[in-house]
Amino acid sequence: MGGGTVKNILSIAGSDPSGGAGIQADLKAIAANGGYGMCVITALTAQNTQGVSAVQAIDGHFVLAQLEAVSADVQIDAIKIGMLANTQVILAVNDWLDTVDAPVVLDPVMVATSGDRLLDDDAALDSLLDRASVITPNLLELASLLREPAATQWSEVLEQAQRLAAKHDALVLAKGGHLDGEVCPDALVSAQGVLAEFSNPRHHTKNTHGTGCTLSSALATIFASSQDWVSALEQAKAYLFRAIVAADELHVGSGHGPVNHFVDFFGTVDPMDQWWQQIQGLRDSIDNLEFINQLADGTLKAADFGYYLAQDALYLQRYAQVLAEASALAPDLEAQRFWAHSASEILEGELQLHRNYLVEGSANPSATTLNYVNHLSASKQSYAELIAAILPCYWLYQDIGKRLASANHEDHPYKQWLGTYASDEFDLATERAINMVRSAWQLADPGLRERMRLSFVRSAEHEVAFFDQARLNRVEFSTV
Ligand SMILES: Nc1ncnc2c1ncn2[C@@H]1O[C@H](COP(=O)(O)OP(=O)(O)O)[C@@H](O)[C@H]1O
Ligand SMILES: Cc1ncc(COP(=O)(O)O)c(N)n1
Repeated sequence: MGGGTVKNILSIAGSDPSGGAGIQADLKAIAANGGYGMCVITALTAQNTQGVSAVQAIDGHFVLAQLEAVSADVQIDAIKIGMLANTQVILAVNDWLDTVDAPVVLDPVMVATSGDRLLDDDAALDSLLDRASVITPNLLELASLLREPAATQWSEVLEQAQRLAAKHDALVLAKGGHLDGEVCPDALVSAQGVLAEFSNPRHHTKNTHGTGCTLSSALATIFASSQDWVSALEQAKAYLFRAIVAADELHVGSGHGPVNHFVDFFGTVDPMDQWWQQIQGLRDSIDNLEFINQLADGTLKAADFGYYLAQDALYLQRYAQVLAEASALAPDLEAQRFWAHSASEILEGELQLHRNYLVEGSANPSATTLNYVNHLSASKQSYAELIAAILPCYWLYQDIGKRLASANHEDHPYKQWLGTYASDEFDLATERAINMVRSAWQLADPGLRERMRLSFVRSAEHEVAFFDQARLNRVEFSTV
C-alpha cells in the first residue's frame, strides 16, 4: 500500500467456521486493507449464518502459549481483540499485553448478530478495557459495559461513549448501526467529547454478519500505517460500507450472510455507483438549497445570480487549468485528449455563457471559491486523485441540470443557463469523465483508491458550499 512497509496485525478472537465473523473476517479485512494478518484463537464456535450452536473456549494457558509464540518472533504493529469467551482467556490476554507495546482496538464481543452469547461474564472485560487504545462496542455492548440501559437516540449513545472513554482512558468508537433510521452514524469519542463523526446511508440487506469484526480489524490495520485514528476510521468505515453494499453478491447461507471483504478486488459492484450513493446526503442538500430552488422557479434575485456567476467564472478559469493539468498527467492518448478538449470547451463554451451575463473581471474569488480550487490543486499528487476531484463538478451539474431543465420555459429569466447543463453533449462528457475515473480506480492500489474516493467526496462537499455562497455572502460581495 502506498509504497510503505506492510504492517503486521494480530487478531485475538474466536473462530467462525462459516467465515463471516471472528478471526476469518479479521484476516480477510486485514488483507483487504493491505496488512499482514496473524491470529490467536480464543474459542472455537460452531456457527453459521443462522446462529451459534456451540462454543468451545480454548484453555487460557494455551491462548497464552499462542500469544507468546507470536510475540517472541514477530514485530506486532497493531492488535485487534474480539471474542474472548471467558474470564480465564481474558486474564491470559491481559497478562500478555503487559509484555507488548502496540495499539489495541478492542471489540467487546458479547452477543452475536444472531443473539447468541459469546462471553460468559461481561464484567470480566473491565480490566482489559483499560489496555485498549480504542474500544468499539455496539449500542448494546456499550450499555452493558456501563451497566446502563441501552440508548435509543444517537445523542445518548454519544454521551454513554464519552462516559466509557473517561472511565477507561481510551477512545470509544460509538456505533449507531443498531439504531433505526436511514443513516448509520459512527463517532470517535474521547473523554472530552466527539472527535469525529462519519455516517453512511443504511444499506438494505440482511447480510451484516461480521460487520463489527470487519470494522475493528480494518481500523487497526489502517491505523498501523497512518497513526491517525480519525482518518483511519473514515477509511475503515468507507471500506466496510463497500463490503456491505457488495454483500448480496455472495451466496453464503440463508441467515445473516457475511459482508464481501474483497469487494475492491473481485467485487462486481461498480465503484462509481458506490461513490454516487455515498454522496446521496450531499446531493439532497443541494436539492434543498434556497439558491437552487429559487433558480428553478425564477425567483432568484439578479444580484444573487450575478454573485454566483462571477464566482463560477473565477472557478471555471481555474478548473480549466486543472483539466489541462489532468491532460498533462494522463496515462494514455485518449485520456490526454479528453481532458485537454474539456479544458478548451470550458474556456470557449461555458465561460462564454458567463460573459453574456457578466462584466468580465468584476470580482475576486471568495473564500468558498478559493477553498474549492485549493482542494483541486491539492489533489494533483496523482492523476487518479486529480480526476476524482474533478468529477463532481461534471456529475452534480449533469444531475441538477436535468431537474433545472424541467423547470425551464420560454420566459424564464435564467433560461440560457438552465439549458446548458442538460444537453446531450454534457451527458456524454460526464459519462466519459466517469469512465476515465473508473479506469484509473481499477488500476489503483487500496490506498490510492481511498485517496481518490476522499478527493471525490471533498469536491462534492465544496459543490454544496459553492451553490450556497450567494446566500451567505450577499452583503460581502465586493468588486474591489
Ligand atoms: N445495513 C447497514 N448499512 C450500512 N452500514 C451498516 C449497516 N449495518 C451495520 N452497519 C455499519 O457496520 C458497523 C458495525 O455496526 P453495528 O451493527 O453497530 O455493530 P456490531 O456489528 O458490532 O453489532 C457500523 O459502522 C455500522 O454503521
Ligand atoms: C467468533 C465470533 N466472533 C464475533 C462474532 C460477532 O460478530 P457479529 O456481531 O458481527 O455477528 C461472531 N458471531 N463470532
